[in-house]
Parts: sequence; C-alpha cells; structure tokens
Amino acid sequence: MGISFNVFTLTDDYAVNWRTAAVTALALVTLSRAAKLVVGLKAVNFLPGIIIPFQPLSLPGVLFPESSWNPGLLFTWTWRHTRNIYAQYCSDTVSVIPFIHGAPTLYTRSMDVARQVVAAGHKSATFGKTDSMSAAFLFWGPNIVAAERDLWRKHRRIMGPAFNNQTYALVWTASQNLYADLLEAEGWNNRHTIDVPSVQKLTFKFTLIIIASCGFGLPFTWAAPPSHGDELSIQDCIQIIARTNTFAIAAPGWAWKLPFERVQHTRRAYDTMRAFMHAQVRARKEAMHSAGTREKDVFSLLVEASEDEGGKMALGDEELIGNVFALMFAGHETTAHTLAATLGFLALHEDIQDEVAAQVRDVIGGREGGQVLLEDYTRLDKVLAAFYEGVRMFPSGVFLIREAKQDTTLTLELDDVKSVLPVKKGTHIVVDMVGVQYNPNYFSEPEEYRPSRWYAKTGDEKEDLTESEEFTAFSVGPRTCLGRKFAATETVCLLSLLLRDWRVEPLLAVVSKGTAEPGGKDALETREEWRARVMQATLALTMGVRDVPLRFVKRVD
Ligand code: HEM
Repeated sequence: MGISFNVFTLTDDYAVNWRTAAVTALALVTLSRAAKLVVGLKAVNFLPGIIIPFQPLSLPGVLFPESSWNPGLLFTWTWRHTRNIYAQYCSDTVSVIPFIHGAPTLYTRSMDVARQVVAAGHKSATFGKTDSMSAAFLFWGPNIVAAERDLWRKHRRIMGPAFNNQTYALVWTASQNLYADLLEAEGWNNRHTIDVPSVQKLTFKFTLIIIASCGFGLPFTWAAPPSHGDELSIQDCIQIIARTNTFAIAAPGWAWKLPFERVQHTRRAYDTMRAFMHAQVRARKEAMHSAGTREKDVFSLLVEASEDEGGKMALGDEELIGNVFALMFAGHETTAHTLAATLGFLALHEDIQDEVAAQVRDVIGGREGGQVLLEDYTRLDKVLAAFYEGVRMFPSGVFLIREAKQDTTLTLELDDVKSVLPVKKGTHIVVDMVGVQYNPNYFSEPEEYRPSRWYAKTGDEKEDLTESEEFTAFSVGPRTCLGRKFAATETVCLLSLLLRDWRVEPLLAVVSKGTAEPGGKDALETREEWRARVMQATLALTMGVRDVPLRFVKRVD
C-alpha cells in the first residue's frame, strides 16, 4: 500500500511539475515570440503590413501548406486579385513581419524603392544580398549571382567581357541553325499541324542548347542535347535541381542516402550535373593547354581565371563550378519560361500575333529562303516588345532580395508626398517583380497582354511609363541582368522564325459537358478557360508559367 501510495504521489507530483513546466515553457515561448514581433515591427518603424508566423521565403514558410496565415512563396501572385497587400495598405511598400521565424521584411512594388535598394544601396553597400536567400545558388559554390562586394566585382569583371556583340551574333546564328535542326529532328518540316502538350519541352531544350553552345562552346544539337552518360539528360537534371533546391539546401548528408526512389533520383540528378560540369572543365583545360589558343566565350574566361593561380582575378575551384552552374541555370531557365509565356499570350491574342507576324514578313520581304538576319534585330521591335510583355506578365526573376547591412532609411512616396522610413540593420527588402510589373501606376490595365506599351514612341505619345526599358523585369543598376541582350537576341530570333512559319493557337482541352444532358457532346474548353487554366504562375528556382499546350499550324500566307 505504502509503496503504491508513494507511487501515486510521485506521479501526481510529476504531473504537476510537467504541467507547470509546460505552462512556463508556453509562456516563455509566447513572450519571446511577442518580443520578436515587437522587434520586427520596430525594425520597419511600424510601417503597416501583415503579421504572419513565418517569413514567406523562409524554409518553414515554404514547408507549411499555404493558407490565409501562411501566404506561401508566391502570395504576391496568388493574392494579387483577392488580398493585394499594396491595395490593402494603400502603399507600394508594406511590411511582412514574422513572429516565429524569419527576418522582418519589406515587400515593395515601387521602382523608386527598387532603385534605392538594388542600385544605390549596392553602390553604398547599405543593402546587399542575403546568404539564406541565395542559398540555392550558393549550393554549388560562390558565384556572380549570389556574391557580394569585391567577390562579385571580380566575377563580373571576368564574365562581363564575354557578353558582347560578337557573342550576340553567335547567338543569332546558333538560334537560326538550332531552329532548322528542331524542324528536322522533330519531323515538323512536312507537317501542317503540330500539337505540343507543353511548349516548355521545346523552349527549355532550345535555350539550354543555346547557352551551352554560345556561352560554353559545347557542340550540342537538337538530336544530341547535353548529357553525361546517364539516362537523365542535363536538362532533366537542371529541372530536378530547380524543383528540389529546398531539400538540397536543408538535407543533412545522411538524408541523401535514404533508400527512397525519389531521394535517389534527386541524388542522381545532382551527381550527374556535378560530374558533367567537372568533365567540361577538365576538357576545356586540356583543350586550352594543348591548343594554346584562348577562346572568348564566358566558360573559357572562367576556366582561364581558374588557372591564374595567385593572380588578382584568380578563381578557386568552387567559384569556377559555382559560376558554371549559375550561368547554365540563369542562362536558360529564365528565357525558356519567358518564351513559353510569350507564345501562350500570342496564341491567345490572334490580332497581336498577326501584327507581329506582319512585321516579320515586312522585314524579310521577298528575301531568298525567308532568312531573318541579325541586321533585322532593330527593325523587329514588335517581336522584342512581345517578349518584353511576356516577361512583364511572368517575370522569371521574380524576387530581388536584399538585406539592410546597417541601420538606414528609405524614401517612400505616397500620394506624391515623400516620407522617410527608418530601416534597421538585418531587415530584408523584397523587390516584388510581380508587384512592380503589375503596378497600375506604371502599366495601365496591367492584366492585359499589350506589347504595344513597349513600342518606341515619339513626342507626346507616351502611353505609360514603360517607354523606359528600365521597367523591364531585368532589374536595374550595376547588378542588372548580365544576360539581357543574350536572352533578347535568342528570343527575337526564335520568335521571328516561328511566326514566319507557323500560326500559334491554344491547344484546347476536351471538357466533358455531355454527362448531364442526354445526347450532349464533349466540348472544347473556351479560350478564356484555357487562359484561366494555363496562364498561371509556378515557382521552382525562378518563376514561370504552367505547361503551355499549343497547336502550331503552318502559315500559308
Ligand atoms: C528572360 C530572361 C531573363 C530574365 C527575366 C532575367 C532576370 C534577371 C534578374 C531580375 C536579375 C537580377 C537578380 C538580382 O539582382 O537579384 C538577373 C541577374 C543575372 N542574370 Fe538574368 N535574366 C534573364 C536571362 C539571363 C540570361 C540568358 C543570362 C546569361 C546568359 C543571365 C545571366 C544573369 C547573371 C549572370 C545575373 C547576375 C548579375 C549580377 O549580379 O551581376 N540572365 N537576371
């Protein structure tokens, strides 16, 4: 009895102690989270905005399901009609303050604030990139996209010279040849109609081969695209890497050994990509040593710098691989997404497609073989505008993420009144490209696909602020996209060739409308339904559009 009494007492005591401990822990956690919230609000001087548990771009923000309290990575897209934070708080810059995890953050759709942060802020070192947000790129080694200050300057000085007119001429020729190659290899030459369930299958392959051949001097073709002796092609690997980067950054070494098919598949993609990059570096070094010649493509410049041991511009092995990956990736995925979106919009808007195709026809007018030449580039401004409008509506570099490196200020403008916002060191600033590109102050009727906003205008004809190319989704200032002209060149060339030869239409899905009514027939979805189903954003490492199903019909005009 005595023993059992003692046991009960002990158990009761434990219960009381556990309860007390739990209540105390809960109180402490609550207090610490409340303190975090107050610190967060103070960091942005109580600028109005939303309060949520996790910073949307942080790991828990990504891992927890999207809901009204956990907005998700792409909430600036998904909420833009329903809970547009800028409209809600009547400001182009709002706060997003997490109380459990992540840094206090400002989201902005103001180009003026963007300039203060990514251009002026970069020069004065007041704002810089964040390691946590750049982790997906840093995984492979330091590189131009993620680097800061002197390291960034070195990377940009090494690579910058490769982005020149000679390279763009090469990009034009390679795009022409690859298009011909595509027609041949896909058997398009003798066909009148081609249904493509996902145009990304073509655009990703196209842009990867162009960056591989013009940026890296690797002789891949449509029939033999980049690979490294695995059944996974390099394109598959890059897509798997883009999708699984959160896992790769967070997973400890043992997690890669888990015997699950998906983990092993992912691991193979990373291993194949790494082996491919190392093999290419080895081959280029050997070629340089044996031939003694110096190529000027960006890959050769990187490899040369890695050989310059002890030199001011020397690159370490990790930096070399980091940059190879960054360029392979930044150099193709962004453009592939934009091409897919642009073709989707052109398919939806027959009138615009006709206008652009007419310009292509005028420019090449009567030329033998209907060749489109590099000299035509400036006269193909409607094709370029179609591309700029595609990247406006699906800005693939969707977030410019920076961190205040010291206590500082930002100048905000509300109803033409300027105010100064104190910002504490450590605060994150997200230039929300969806917000900027859909900002009605810059773009009238922003939901409309209207390439004419980018047409060169004269005199008083200004339609909106977009006359300035500064508003394109390639960023501004010293860290503006290094590959903008590269992307524009391959895109203008490919779009011109496609529109010369094909009419592009949405590939409408069959929707069953016959079940309720006897005798009713299956019907095709409408174009509006197609748009609502297809033209939605997805996000891996960059933002893009869902799989775009298209029909290509041979032009007879
Ligand atoms: C539609 C196509 C593209 C879009 C929308 C795009 C967008 C961007 C944006 C917004 C940035 C700035 C990122 C930031 O500061 O956080 C950037 C940087 C960069 N892009 Fe692009 N890009 C495109 C194509 C390309 C291509 C084709 C290449 C290479 C061939 C390229 C190479 C780079 C590089 C190297 C940087 C880093 C520049 C630096 O920090 O100095 N991009 N891009």
